[in-house]
Amino acid sequence: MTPVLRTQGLGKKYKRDWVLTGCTLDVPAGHVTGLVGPNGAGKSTLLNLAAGMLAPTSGTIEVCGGVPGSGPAQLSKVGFVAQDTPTYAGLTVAEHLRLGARLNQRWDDALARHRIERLGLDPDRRAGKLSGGQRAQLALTLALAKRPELLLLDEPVAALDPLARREFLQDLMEAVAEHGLSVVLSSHLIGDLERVCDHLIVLVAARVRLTGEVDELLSAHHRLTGPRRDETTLPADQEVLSASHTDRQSTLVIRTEAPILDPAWTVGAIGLEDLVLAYLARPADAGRHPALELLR
Ligand SMILES: Nc1ncnc2c1ncn2[C@@H]1O[C@H](COP(=O)(O)OP(=O)(O)OP(=O)(O)O)[C@@H](O)[C@H]1O
Repeated sequence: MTPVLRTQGLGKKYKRDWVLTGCTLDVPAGHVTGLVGPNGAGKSTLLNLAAGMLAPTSGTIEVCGGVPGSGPAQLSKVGFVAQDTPTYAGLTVAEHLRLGARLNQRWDDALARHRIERLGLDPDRRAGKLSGGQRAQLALTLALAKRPELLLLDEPVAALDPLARREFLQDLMEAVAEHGLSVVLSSHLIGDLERVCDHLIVLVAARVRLTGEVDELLSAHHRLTGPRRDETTLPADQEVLSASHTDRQSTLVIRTEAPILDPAWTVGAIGLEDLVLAYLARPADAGRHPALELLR
């Protein structure tokens, strides 16, 4: 299946700083892809490039088979909710819906009205007078009702309360199941991503550190616990991502496609949060083995 988003050697530079570099990835259609990384890693930059709000400095990016932002047909395929969930402060909620209907050919008015009603947003209230979370909900409603092929969401749930967050993620999953929507969603809330994402991109310091299907990534990573041991003695096909040691015991997170044959290790599965943290904690230029860390 043709990817909904494809980048090759994509880079973005501000003055002398590369804030995204060598980014090569495919995002599959019809799935929810989580985009994670520390502050300043380049997540918003990647999403803005995909939305056509920024132009690349190097490399290529293709979204829904076209160049981002290249014309009305392309714009209608992509929905984007930027990090600050922009709305028009002087327009009412109802006016936003009318604007959405005018500007978008595939506008789903029933969905928009139903959502606004369910959220209890007053149609006559100006967006500038909504709370941060309510404004985010309005922006997300506009993006969903546009019925794009690809929805790009930059930390969409950050301002929502826990119940609203759960309901929004549910709405998102329904749109994926019913309309084949593709979503790329950046978030620092790994628990949320765990519930909705089946693909993952980890960006660290302007580079893609890890990308793939969540289940495959999880099954290639393991937690090893056993008698204290220097991790540099592990087989070459076991990449050590993190290591901690007490006087007697070592705990490692490793990546390997091969079976782990050493009987000294107790092998455990890791969850998405531990997987992501292992990559975030490890500098991109760390050698195959991180420095020995002693925990007492
Ligand atoms: N207009 C700009 N001019 C110069 N540097 C910029 C500009 N916009 C972003 N940057 C820099 O680009 C880098 C990546 O920023 P970006 O917003 O993409 O990170 P992020 O991963 O989305 O971070 P966060 O999790 O904090 O939202 C940062 O170092 C930031 O300072």
